[in-house]
Amino acid sequence: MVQDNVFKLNPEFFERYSLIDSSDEFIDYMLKPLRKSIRVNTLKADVDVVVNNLKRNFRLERVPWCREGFFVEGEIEGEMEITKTMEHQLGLIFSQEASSMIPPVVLDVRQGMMVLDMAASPGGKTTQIASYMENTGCIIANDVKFSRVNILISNIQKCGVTNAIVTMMDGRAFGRFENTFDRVLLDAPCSNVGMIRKNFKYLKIWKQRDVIALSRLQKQLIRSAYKALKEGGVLVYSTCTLDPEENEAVIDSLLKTTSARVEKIDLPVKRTRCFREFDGVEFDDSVKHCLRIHPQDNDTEGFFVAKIVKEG
Ligand SMILES: C[S@@+](CC[C@H](N)C(=O)[O-])C[C@H]1O[C@@H](n2cnc3c(N)ncnc32)[C@H](O)[C@@H]1O
Repeated sequence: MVQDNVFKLNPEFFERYSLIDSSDEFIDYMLKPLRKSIRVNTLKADVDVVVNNLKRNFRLERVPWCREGFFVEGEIEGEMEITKTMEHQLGLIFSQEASSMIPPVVLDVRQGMMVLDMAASPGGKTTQIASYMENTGCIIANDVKFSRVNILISNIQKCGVTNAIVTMMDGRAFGRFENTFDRVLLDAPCSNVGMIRKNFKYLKIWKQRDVIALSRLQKQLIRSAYKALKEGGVLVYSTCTLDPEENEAVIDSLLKTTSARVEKIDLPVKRTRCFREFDGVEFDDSVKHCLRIHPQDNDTEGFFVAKIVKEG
């Protein structure tokens, strides 16, 4: 009954996604509220100290793929909420979805590196990267939208990040800074299907024609991201959506036009097989190394991550 009503919210969406995952589990998890999670900001605090304090009021379970990430249970609405704690107000913890902690882990940054975060707002991943770099080197944290840049600056300040420069450009413009960055993160604008568990508005507004427009933009952004990367550098592409047009097809477009190589992502995370072909289009065999996460795999948002190395 509940499912019937939800189907009516957007029949076009369910028709398309029956081609992507037709399991009952997929629909069940898609409609289930999302588990809350936080990341301890190691620029400001020690993981064990913060966790021990929070454990007085919440149940915390470690996120298997991120040392500083924890699922949070035991909130009491209006009384005891994680985002209302002193730790959250002071930037000792950051509210971040567990699967979205994966791209900065995969980016594998080192101290002193030059890093480009091409679509950075609200800054969950920028602040995570800064913590891994221990505020050394430099992160160019970019976003195209003025209103989003303000949120990005405020989160960077709150988290005590001092190695980031915020820019407001169309990410496609970075292509002219050829061979400049040791690492590039493209956490691309997408159709946000993974976020349906957070808010049904993402289900209501989903349109197939947006997927096609986004896929075109994502292919242009990834080409610029790859150009801006140094030889031997790592580019991580991620989305919180599951349409192959916005994921495998974007990686395939880069592989067909450059000497990029896709690397396997070795993390303790359950995954769904990547698409090797979709809608009659066959993808490069190495897209199988990307990470495709459906909501039922780890009880998280849906997510897609690719690790790309620029060959000399
Ligand atoms: C998925 S969100 C990024 C989330 C962010 N990386 C984080 O972890 O907090 C995608 C972002 O891309 C930005 N965006 C959209 N089109 C863009 C473009 N052409 N160039 C750069 N950023 C763009 C949006 O404003 C949005 O903030």
